[in-house]
Amino acid sequence: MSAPAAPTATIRVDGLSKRYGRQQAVDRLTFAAGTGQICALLGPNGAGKTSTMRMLVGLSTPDSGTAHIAGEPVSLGAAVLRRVGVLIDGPAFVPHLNGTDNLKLLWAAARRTWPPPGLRDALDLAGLGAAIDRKVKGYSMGMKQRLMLAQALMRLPDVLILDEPANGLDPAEIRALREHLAALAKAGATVLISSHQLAEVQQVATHIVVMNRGRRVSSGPLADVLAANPAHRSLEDAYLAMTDGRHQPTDAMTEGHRDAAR
Ligand SMILES: Nc1ncnc2c1ncn2[C@@H]1O[C@H](COP(=O)(O)OP(=O)(O)OP(=O)(O)O)[C@@H](O)[C@H]1O
Repeated sequence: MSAPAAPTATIRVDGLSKRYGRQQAVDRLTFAAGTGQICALLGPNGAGKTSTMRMLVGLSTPDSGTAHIAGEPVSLGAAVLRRVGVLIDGPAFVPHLNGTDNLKLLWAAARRTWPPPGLRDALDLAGLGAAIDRKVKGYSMGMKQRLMLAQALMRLPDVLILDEPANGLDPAEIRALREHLAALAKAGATVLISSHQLAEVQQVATHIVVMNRGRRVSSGPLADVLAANPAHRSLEDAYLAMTDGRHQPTDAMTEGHRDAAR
């Protein structure tokens, strides 16, 4: 009797590579994230996090390797991307339109009838109040970021790919975002976030993938990564050890992550 097939991880990256000129931005990267997980993609500036996320949503094409979401290969316009809430580089808001009209425009691009199913909750989280009817050109950086989050969340995605979503948010907004992401994951969503805010990541992430110079240097359930070296009292300690060149990837961590992604 053959063994049952392993369930497909919602987000799967296999041997992904991307080079810009001489710069190897992503180098044979492999990881997976499954339903109910909040997976944090970590690494120093230039480690390749945004490049990876852009390939995961079809905004750029890998030189080699593959990216799958819900078992479907990703490419620009792929049907599976309708299930994905994306915050990368920020959508191009039209400055002279108000917040609502900008959201309508982005929603119309997906040829769907207004309003999106998750609009109310997304706007609650964005907390823009009456400012949603003001022109975006008058928004602060934090307000723009919250409008970007609203566009990612308004479609009620079951996969979220968010590049530094807490940028520009104040502590209360960061807490609200954390609780929102945790609730989505609990309801079965798969969340991939990048961040440099390690204390925040330690509170929200279930899994981490650490990159350095395009390569994965560690991955696994956050608790396992922390337990792997008792001298590391925080994610920050573990991360700094991994990214200054002293850390070597361990098969045990990789296996653990694979198991967790099933
Ligand atoms: N469009 C591009 N053209 C040329 N080089 C690029 C391009 N996009 C990324 N790079 C380079 O690829 C490398 C990885 O960049 P990337 O933005 O993916 O890193 P990151 O981990 O997201 O960094 P940060 O934390 O600063 O956002 C960097 O050296 C960057 O300069």
